[in-house]
Amino acid sequence: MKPPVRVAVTGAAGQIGYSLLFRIASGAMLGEDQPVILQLLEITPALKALNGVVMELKDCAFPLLAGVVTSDDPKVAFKDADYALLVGALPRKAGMERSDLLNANGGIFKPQGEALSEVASRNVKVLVVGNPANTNALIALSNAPKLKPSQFHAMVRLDHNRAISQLAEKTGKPVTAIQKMTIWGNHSTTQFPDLYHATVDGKNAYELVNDHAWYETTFIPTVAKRGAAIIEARGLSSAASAANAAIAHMRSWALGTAEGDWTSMAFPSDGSYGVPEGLVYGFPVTVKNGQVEIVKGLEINAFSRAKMDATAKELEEERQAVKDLGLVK
Ligand SMILES: NC(=O)c1ccc[n+]([C@@H]2O[C@H](COP(=O)([O-])OP(=O)(O)OC[C@H]3O[C@@H](n4cnc5c(N)ncnc54)[C@H](O)[C@@H]3O)[C@@H](O)[C@H]2O)c1
Ligand SMILES: O=C(O)C[C@H](O)C(=O)O
Repeated sequence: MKPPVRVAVTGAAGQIGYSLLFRIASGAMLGEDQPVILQLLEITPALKALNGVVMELKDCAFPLLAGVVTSDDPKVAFKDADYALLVGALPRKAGMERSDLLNANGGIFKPQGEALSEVASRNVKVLVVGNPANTNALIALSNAPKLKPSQFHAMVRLDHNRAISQLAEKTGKPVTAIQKMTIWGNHSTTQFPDLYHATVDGKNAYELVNDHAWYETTFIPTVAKRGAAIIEARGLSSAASAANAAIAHMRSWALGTAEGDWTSMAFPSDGSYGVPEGLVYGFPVTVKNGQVEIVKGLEINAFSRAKMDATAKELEEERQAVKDLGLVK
């Protein structure tokens, strides 16, 4: 058996937490040979509910669960953490955009960035799920001077999986036939799900579908507005699919992407594809031995360029808004 790694999860008594913790403890995230110690952060009033979740975790008798810590102090929950999933934040309600949560949620990510910088493992991998995820990741990394900005990711994997599922339905193929999907930009309605480089059974997806109107007016809005559609239907924001995407993102980051395929991850831009430096932006990536590399050399046509610029512009506006709030210098 490998020595256990420490996995911090914030908002652990929430909806996503309830779908997430049991899968992490089962080995779905880091592999079935990797014991984990869960370090769970909640606000003080939710600690009682969190205790109930911990009782259930224990009742599963997971062979890989080597310990559980609970706290309302980020410096305790993040101590020596190798992985941190920052989920704890308000979800939006019907009629809101995710960016409407910046005022309420932005303030959570400054002290959490500071605490990670002070006490987490120097190699910690941080995934921000709480919305608006990209700009919350920017806040966290901007307040973590002792860690590298590239250690902070935001989640666009749910959008990525939604895009794969929609394309599979359209083409009548199984999801396993689909590779090289990309979500560029923000986890918001301006995101750009890119079919120009995706493949279905090795064939170019855009050419196979051969229907630009469907791509522009059905596929892109369906993927980009799926979160709102789920809130409308369930009365609550997505939880099991969000937890599943967080597991998949961390698994890809820790264990690598499949040969010949790539995935989508959002992290601070290095200027690739003309994306302004520092914006936490979704890119196509491969991962090998923990090293995340942006897929280089993809041809960007005028349609894609306009979409990629629009989502970057929205992220620049969000960056300005959190600068104005004093959360980012
Ligand atoms: N990036 C994505 O694809 C994606 C997908 C789904 C949901 N989300 C977002 O994830 C977040 C959580 O969603 P949920 O449905 O689990 O919400 P929820 O309200 O069920 O749970 C959130 C939990 O976070 C806790 N919390 C609040 N402030 C905290 C803090 N400072 N420290 C620690 N814990 C704190 C709350 O007590 C609550 O238990 C929301 O912001 C939601 O919009 C993101
Ligand atoms: O849409 C939301 O507010 C929740 C989440 O970001 C989602 O995409 O399902």
